[in-house]
Amino acid sequence: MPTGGGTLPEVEKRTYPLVASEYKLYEEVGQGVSAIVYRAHCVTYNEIVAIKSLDLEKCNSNLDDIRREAQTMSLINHQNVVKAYCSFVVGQNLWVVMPYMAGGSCLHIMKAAYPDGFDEPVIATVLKESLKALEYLHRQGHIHRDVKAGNILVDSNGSVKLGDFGVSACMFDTGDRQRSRNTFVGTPCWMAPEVMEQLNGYDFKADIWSFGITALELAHGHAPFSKYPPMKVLLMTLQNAPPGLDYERDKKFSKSFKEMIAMCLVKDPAKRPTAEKLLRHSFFKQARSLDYISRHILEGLPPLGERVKNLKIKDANRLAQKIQPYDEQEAQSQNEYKRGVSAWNFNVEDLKAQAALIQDDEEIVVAKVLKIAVDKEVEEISQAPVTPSKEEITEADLHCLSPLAQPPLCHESSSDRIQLPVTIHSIIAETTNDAGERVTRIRSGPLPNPGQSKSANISRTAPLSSRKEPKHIGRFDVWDDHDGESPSWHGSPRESRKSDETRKEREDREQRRGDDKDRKEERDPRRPDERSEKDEIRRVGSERILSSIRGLTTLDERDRDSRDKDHRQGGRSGEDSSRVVQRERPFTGSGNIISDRSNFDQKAINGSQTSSMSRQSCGTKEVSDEKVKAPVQKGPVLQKGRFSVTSDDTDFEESPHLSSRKSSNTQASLPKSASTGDFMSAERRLPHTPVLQHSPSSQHISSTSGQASQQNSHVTTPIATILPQLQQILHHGQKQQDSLLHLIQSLSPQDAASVCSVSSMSRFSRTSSTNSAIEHSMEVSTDRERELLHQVSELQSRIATLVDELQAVKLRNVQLERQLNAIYNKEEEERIRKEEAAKGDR
Ligand SMILES: Nc1ncnc2c1ncn2[C@@H]1O[C@H](COP(=O)(O)OP(=O)(O)OP(=O)(O)O)[C@@H](O)[C@H]1O
Repeated sequence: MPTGGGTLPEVEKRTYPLVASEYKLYEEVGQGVSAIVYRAHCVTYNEIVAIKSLDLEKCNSNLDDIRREAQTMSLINHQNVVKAYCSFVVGQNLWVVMPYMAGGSCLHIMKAAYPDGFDEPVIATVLKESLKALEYLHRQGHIHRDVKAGNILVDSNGSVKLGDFGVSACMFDTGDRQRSRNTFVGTPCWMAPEVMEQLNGYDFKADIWSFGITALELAHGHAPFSKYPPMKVLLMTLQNAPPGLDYERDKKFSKSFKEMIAMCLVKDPAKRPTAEKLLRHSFFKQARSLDYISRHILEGLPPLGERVKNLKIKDANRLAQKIQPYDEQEAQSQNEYKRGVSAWNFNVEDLKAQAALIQDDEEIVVAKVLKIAVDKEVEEISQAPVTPSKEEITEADLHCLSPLAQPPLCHESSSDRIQLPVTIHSIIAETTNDAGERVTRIRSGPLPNPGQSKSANISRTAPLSSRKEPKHIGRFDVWDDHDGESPSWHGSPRESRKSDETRKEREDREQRRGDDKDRKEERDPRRPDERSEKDEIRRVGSERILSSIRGLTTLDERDRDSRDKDHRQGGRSGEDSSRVVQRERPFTGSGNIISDRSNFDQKAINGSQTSSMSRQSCGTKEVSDEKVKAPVQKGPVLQKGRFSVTSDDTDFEESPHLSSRKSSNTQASLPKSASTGDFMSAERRLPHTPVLQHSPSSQHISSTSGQASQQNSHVTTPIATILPQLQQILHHGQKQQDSLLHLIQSLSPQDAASVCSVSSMSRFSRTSSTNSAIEHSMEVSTDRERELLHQVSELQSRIATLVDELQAVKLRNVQLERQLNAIYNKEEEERIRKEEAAKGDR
């Protein structure tokens, strides 16, 4: 029967066949991002081998690069490195033939039988063997770049080899791997900070960091931060102190183990030891024989293929569970990790895409991780006395409020407000600020290439106020606005110079709504835009700040003023219109605005009457037009990710009327745009949104939109077409309200109360006869709610107790297991000692 690996010297001399027909593929024994590993039979030599099949279509590298890497891999000759026997292309796959490591990876072994990690002697043995491999590779000038338990393979005889050297790492490179050390390769949890930063490239010390993380992984059964999605891992690695063995929790581990890990996990690569030096650390003195490994961790394990299959089934079950989207994301990340599919294609575009997909909650966590005192900032800003000179909120201030903006940058100088817009799309960078402190921040712009990295550094440490270039933020291009060229969107003094007519209209509208609170705000001495933004910030909290600040880069204030004037005059010259277009900046958001504007202006030229209201509705119309026509894109294309600037938003922010309406109308109805997380004025969508007929607040909306639509009709829609629609909406809403009230009255008081609280019945305008019934129901609802809340908190505390109990039992089990192992180890040592003594006697 063929055995895995064979005797090394013999095998090394062999030339393995380069045709698929000479191999018989058996079961899958591992899976990577773009590779599947199979157990296989090499017919020629009647030997069991492993074949790693790489899907070339999923890879970035060209075939030559891959071939070169495979060749390098085949030249490697060390007992602790898995070498490639040969490689060849089969269809769209590259097959790499390697020795079969029957024990599988340490990760697989842990997942199957040691979920809480290995004992120290096992760890010392495995790590020592792996470190020998690293020492060899580094001596040969190679950086492994993906050291982790999933890549430490164990053979049935207990031999340990570092696998996955070369090919898979190069798969995610675009270029020569040895030279381009600025690529983002590896697996986030194991990735050294300098690899994440991509500032000055990295060297073999990156492997030492990963080695330290692997040590923790083997000790705990998982790597630090392994339950978090990649983006969070990056931020945590850069921002947090390096992980290590906990003094309390990891009591069972020796001091020398803790020390060894601490030596590896130093953020400054220069301070990490070389592999050679590390090998001399006292921790490795406890390393045992290979036989010890096979007896201790492989005995009793099912065959590798079976284990892999079981893990897959477990994963499938886990994923089949219904989980909240955020949990799902975490669970998936966890599962991928557990399954051993732990490499991430970490090219920059992917990172950006991941960032774009990051959930709201995730942002909050990320913000917390970064220790950004957003709330404090919000409080400070909202409480600060507002004087035009200092507290005026600038665009840059709001960027600083972004959950991902870094306080050190925001506060670098109180007088010189930092105007470095940052969004989550940016890449993280840790750098040195002017004060010489290391700060982690989100870097805007593409990763520097090696030649650029220095200058990039310089520009980062240069006074921020001197920066004027547009920031390429992920797929965004945002301009720093230092010279006041673009409007200070929030509360420029000019902003308050609105036409009396406009103000009057707005106040009238507010009065009609009877919203005392908002009316008070309207008379607030603060500028309306500034106020509305601040209120918005207070209201939605820090996680909404980013979305609130979208579309900040807008038109020159003078343009706005002159446009207002032009609109009031009923049109503008074509020259003006073109001037606006010329002012367009490579910030697609504003580009959209401008194209909207120019369209709008064009309409105005065409003789449409303009009023402030018609301007709004026209803006709305343009928004939808823009969606169909596709805006004129002069700058780079803007990805409509989570923080994208849509014409909806920009228009919304641009219009002073809409801004004020935003503050006054938030309670009424601000449906959330599904795609962007924006709050959009329902009124603006009315003519295009029949869905409002089903909105509980339709009545309110229709009453306000009625006015709007009447004025809209001057520009776009004839009133005759809107009125029946509005009537229909009113009628429909009334019918819905009646039937709901009818239903509530037929329910028991308690149920009615819950229905009321759930369906926000208070939003409906009510007749006086139904008011009292509902008010009564609302009172009951409070009691019921209280009772339910009480029950919920009781349940929560019971769950917490159960979890604690479970933890205690688990801990006890682990302790027992340890005790058993200790006894076993002792016996083993005794036996070895006796054997050695017997040998000595002889
Ligand atoms: N020679 C081998 N013998 C047995 N199992 C192997 C062998 N090589 C790889 N495996 C298993 O297959 C898994 C995936 O292989 P490998 O790591 O090389 O793929 P990859 O696509 O590079 O994945 P990653 O980048 O996540 O490490 C490994 O974790 C290991 O469990």
